[in-house]
Amino acid sequence: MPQFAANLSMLYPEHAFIDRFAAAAADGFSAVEFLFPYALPAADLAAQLQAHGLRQVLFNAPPGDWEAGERGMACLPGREAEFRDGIQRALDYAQTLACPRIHVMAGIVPTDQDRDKLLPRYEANLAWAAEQAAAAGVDVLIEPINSRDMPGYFLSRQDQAHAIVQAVGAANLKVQMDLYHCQIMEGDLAMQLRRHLPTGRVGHIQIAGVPERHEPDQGEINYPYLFALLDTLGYTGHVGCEYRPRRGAVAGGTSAGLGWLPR
Ligand SMILES: O=C(O)[C@H](O)C(=O)CO
Ligand SMILES: [Mg+2]
Repeated sequence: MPQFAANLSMLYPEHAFIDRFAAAAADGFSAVEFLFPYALPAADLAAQLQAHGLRQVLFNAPPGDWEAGERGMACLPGREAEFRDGIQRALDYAQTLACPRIHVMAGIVPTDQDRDKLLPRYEANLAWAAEQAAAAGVDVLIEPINSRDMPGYFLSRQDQAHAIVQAVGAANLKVQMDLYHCQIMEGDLAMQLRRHLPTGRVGHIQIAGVPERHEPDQGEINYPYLFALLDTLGYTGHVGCEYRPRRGAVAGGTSAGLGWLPR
């Protein structure tokens, strides 16, 4: 059975972020992931990990101005300096948190730009990031995100991501395969896993129910079948639980929704 990581940016909304580590550990998680840790000192987060016996398995590099609608900078013209500063900041956090991988978001394709013309810049930025990360023993992940939730995002399909990983050719550049996004954009999840896992290019997997992005047992995907397939395919990484608990911020709502979690 795969190892599961609680995504603290989405789970446990009933708690302040810094208190979610304890809540996840109390529910039996041994690993966590989240989006952006930068509002808090890395040392404070590391102390939470240590206090609750948790491993950090993923977080995101700075995405640009999230509140202004930016969703990454790696494909954006003229943002190279900020992109590089962000990668360095992420690698500093990764060192303090002993986190082996970071998700580098691509960005929303500007309306006056042609996506294909941005590809060389995107790949060059990924190559630079992967080189910096390799020196720190960290993997860089790119994630196809569905175009319903994130219109205009640079990367939306698994084959796009795998072609970019192959083109860049860095051993530590991998794909973050979010089955929620993959189901929305492409479906055929079992065959997608059978096709892509044996390549060794999948660096992390995430799950959520489709279409509401609630618990994995709330929606159209047969996750028990896919968990068994992950074992059959020899996946030894973590599965990130990146969903919004159906009970929302109700006290105990996240824990009450964990009936799907294999124990
Ligand atoms: O939303 C997701 O699925 C991604 O994992 C992310 O990191 C930012 O949106
Ligand atoms: Mg995801």
